[in-house]
Amino acid sequence: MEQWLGRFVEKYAGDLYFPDVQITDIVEVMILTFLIYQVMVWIKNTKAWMLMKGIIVLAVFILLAAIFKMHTILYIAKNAATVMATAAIVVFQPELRRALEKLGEKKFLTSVVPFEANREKSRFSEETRESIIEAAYAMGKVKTGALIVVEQAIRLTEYESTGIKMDCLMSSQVLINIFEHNTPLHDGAIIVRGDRIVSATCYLPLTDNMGISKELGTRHRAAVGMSEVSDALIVVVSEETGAVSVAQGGQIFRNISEEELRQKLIEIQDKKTEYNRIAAWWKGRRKDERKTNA
Ligand SMILES: Nc1ncnc2c1ncn2[C@@H]1O[C@H](COP(=O)(O)OP(=O)(O)OP(=O)(O)O)[C@@H](O)[C@H]1O
Repeated sequence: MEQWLGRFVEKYAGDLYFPDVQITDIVEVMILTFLIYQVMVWIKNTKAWMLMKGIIVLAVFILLAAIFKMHTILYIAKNAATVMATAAIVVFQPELRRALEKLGEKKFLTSVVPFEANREKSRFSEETRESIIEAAYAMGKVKTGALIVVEQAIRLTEYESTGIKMDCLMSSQVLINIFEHNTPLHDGAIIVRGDRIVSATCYLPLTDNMGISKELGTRHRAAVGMSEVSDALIVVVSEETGAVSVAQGGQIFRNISEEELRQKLIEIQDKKTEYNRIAAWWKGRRKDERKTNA
């Protein structure tokens, strides 16, 4: 039996090539798996999915042309490839930019970049959080429409400049006043940076996501659109139903309760607290270093 097994292994496994696997190879495979997974998720969550489908159809078409030796089609496909790659970069520029921005958002980068320490100020307080909640539900009760963009790590300067600049400390009364019907500032969105309202009547990009309920109009589409191009959290109050919804990461969470909204806001506050912790840790480390060097 042993002999037979030995001959069997020799016969079938003798020609097999077993590479010498190092620890770096395993790490490399893990990194590649992670990157490919991230790219696939990105493709699925953006317009790139439509492009991917188009590429698959084109690839099948070209494959058929190759099988049936249709030389003219193959010639055109070969020459158009570079142009199409350039066109794809131009068409998907916002998505690509967003993907790169997302990379920059990762905590492992911010943790080693201490020069962003002044961003500490942009973290909002509990009072701001409660003011947003209080105002949102108060406006919902009387069916006053509102669109509140809470900025996070990505600066929304380009959207801020579409509105009227403000520098106003946040309070529920101010919010209610801004969105009051027939007042000069009620139209469009406000942008909240830290504990201040920095701009009102801002114009936000509309999403072209076909999956969003047809019941939702432009206010909600603007909220989703904004959440697709930034990491902001957007609170929407419907003028029609009074319902409070939140858009984040291209998704909309409709008709949420006061507690759910609080949780969402706490989540982004926590991110900030985490950043502060990292910054404090970094500062402490540098102080220690200076002490030991002295
Ligand atoms: N691109 C945009 N950026 C910012 N605000 C917008 C944008 N588009 C629409 N709005 C705001 O939404 C209002 C129109 O809301 P509309 O009724 O179309 O949306 P809706 O999603 O059905 O909301 P509602 O439930 O409040 O009616 C506008 O008056 C404006 O204040």
